[in-house]
Amino acid sequence: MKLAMAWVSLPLAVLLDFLTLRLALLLCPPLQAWDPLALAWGVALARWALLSLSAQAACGRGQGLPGGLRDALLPLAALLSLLLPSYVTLQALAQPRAPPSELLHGWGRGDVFGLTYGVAGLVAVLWHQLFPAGKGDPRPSASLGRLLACMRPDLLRFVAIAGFLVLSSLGEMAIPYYTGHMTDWIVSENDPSAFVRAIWAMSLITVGSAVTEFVSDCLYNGTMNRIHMRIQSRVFSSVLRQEIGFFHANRTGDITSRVTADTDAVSEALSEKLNLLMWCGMRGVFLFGLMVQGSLRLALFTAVGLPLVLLVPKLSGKFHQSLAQRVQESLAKANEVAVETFQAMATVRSFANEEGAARRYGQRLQETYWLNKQEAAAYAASMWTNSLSGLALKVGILYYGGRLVTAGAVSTGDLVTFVLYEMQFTMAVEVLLSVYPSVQKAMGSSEKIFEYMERTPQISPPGTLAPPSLRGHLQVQDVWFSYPGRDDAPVLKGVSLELRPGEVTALVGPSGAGKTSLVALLERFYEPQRGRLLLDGRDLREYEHHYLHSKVALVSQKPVLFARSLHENIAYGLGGRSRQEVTGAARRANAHGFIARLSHGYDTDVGEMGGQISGGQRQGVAIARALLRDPRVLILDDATSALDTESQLWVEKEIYEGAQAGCTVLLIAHRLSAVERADRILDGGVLRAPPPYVAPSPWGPGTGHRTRGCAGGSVSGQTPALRPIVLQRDRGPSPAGGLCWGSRGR
Ligand SMILES: Nc1ncnc2c1ncn2[C@@H]1O[C@H](COP(=O)(O)OP(=O)(O)OP(=O)(O)O)[C@@H](O)[C@H]1O
Repeated sequence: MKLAMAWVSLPLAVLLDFLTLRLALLLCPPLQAWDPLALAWGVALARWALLSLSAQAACGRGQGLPGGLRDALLPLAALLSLLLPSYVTLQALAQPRAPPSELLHGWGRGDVFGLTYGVAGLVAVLWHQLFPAGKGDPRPSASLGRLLACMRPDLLRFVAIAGFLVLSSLGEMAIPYYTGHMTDWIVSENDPSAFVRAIWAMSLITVGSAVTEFVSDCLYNGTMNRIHMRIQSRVFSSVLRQEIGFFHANRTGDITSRVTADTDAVSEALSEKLNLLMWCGMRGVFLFGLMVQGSLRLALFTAVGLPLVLLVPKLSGKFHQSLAQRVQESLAKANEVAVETFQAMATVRSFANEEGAARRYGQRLQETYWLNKQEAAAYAASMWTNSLSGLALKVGILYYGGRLVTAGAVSTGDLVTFVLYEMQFTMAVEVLLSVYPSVQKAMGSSEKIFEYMERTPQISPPGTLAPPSLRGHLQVQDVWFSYPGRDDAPVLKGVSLELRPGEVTALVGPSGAGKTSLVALLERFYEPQRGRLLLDGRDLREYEHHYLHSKVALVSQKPVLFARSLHENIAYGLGGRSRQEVTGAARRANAHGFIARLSHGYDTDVGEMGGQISGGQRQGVAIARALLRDPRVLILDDATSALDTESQLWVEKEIYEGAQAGCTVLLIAHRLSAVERADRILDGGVLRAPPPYVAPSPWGPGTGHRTRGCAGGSVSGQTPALRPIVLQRDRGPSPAGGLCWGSRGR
């Protein structure tokens, strides 16, 4: 019932609007003394108030109306009422000496009434097509408006481009204008010099128009290249800002595809298609204005026919857009298979599964192929319907124009001008319609880009704390942690422990105990759901990002190197470091020997993921990379397992000397034998044990310690601490904030 009322109230509002205008027309004689422009504005304002009230009423009852239509009613009311007086005012301002436009008195006429509704409908359809989500929609929807927002920094350039565009569009209007006038002169044959003048004027204006178009194109393409670069680097930077969990939840191929392929597609749409869209849009507006001036009835006919023509591509474009999105997704999946296969090429080879990998890739490509075929068909159908509807409009206008000519409603020259304007206008609309699906396709591609660009990392932003000296005292207090999306499977349950400066603390435990997860929290890859992580008594979140990672260095289980030289890998993230400094760090990690034996030494490229050196060598380089930072806290997560015995002893010596100099060291290992010299050994088994827990003793059965899920030796408060299992060496007071590894003479 509500729905029916809502739909009935709209035609009623239109009828009321029409009757009001007729009534105003009846009242007009007493208002003869008024200035016609003031009268037009007075009627327009009254009409605006009335239409706004009707729109409010329709919105109140219009729960059944589509959201887009409800949002559009008030702006439409303004457009319908103010269009005519704004147009005649602008015309009067632009040509003060010209005789007043016939439209000045046209507010009560049926054809002008129809024209305003036609234009308002046209604007509404265009708006709805270009900004389908509505202005206040907070979703990261792919809309032209959002892309335009990316262009804001180049606003001045766009103003210049718009200026050139206006000039070149106006120049183009000269040809039909002078052609029409020449026709009149030819027919009357009374002023041959005017004919020559017209030819000259037309030629000069056309050349001027071509020059401004050239400048505008150059400026536009240059600006668009800058925007492409900006979008791509903004997507890349916002991806880099995301928490580590994001990279686990999204496949590498998917992310790469968004940063490269999708931004390319969007950029192409912006640089080529949007240019065309603007070009045609601008000319369309000018042409339509001139058409109204030439023949109101023919312009009305065009305005009424055009919204119908625009509805067809909207329907076909929607289907095409959804297919384009699916093609992108399927391409990303195929990409993912390729990336995964290339990354694990050695594993693929060792299982002789090359055919299997090729088959899997082929299946994904087949899926993309089918979708591509469907997309191509949808594109062709959409193009076909566009051309057909454009043709129908053209034929209709020519037919109606011909009848007006025979009825003598327009002069021959004006008709020629109008037909030429109309042909250009139709062409502009046709191009708009043909370009629109491509822009829609880019909208589909841009959806994920904006999703990435606007995604807020699911981890608190880093603080600003960066004290000049740091002791490196780490405390983990009653920490509970589960990975994102696995809330029901906590990995760490009420863990408390302490890592003291000047001590080597070892954490030994079985696979899957949660040792690496604890390290991930210390590195702020994730945040615990409960509990606190303190560094020198301050929450880790308070520390500045670069500062924290220069003071807390991690050598992970499977260190990753980058496809660049050994020097660059060791100095990774530290900017220009001298060869001497890099060599010093490599010596301390016992990696210098093997590097020196390589033919290009420190300039040797290690290949993708460091695949061109051995696992042990990779670990050596990764240890050197950590030592070069001279960290106050060094975390080695099973980081020496692939080293040979000599290197292991060497690195061990280095670590213990670093600790003696006051640094904090956390050694993670599976076997006790690897950490026998540690000052304290914590049993990693307690990380996941639900309280109360009996820690299995590494020294044999029956010697475990009863704890409540606490792995640390000195945490006070409610949670009793697990006593260090073994070895408490007294090394005396440790220097606060001094150097551990970096500058000790060697
Ligand atoms: N990114 C992740 N997402 C979800 N669960 C994870 C993730 N990484 C690890 N886990 C789970 O967390 C638990 C602890 O893993 P973790 O890597 O911390 O163990 P670990 O003690 O370091 O083992 P290992 O000695 O084998 O390295 C495991 O059950 C593992 O399956």
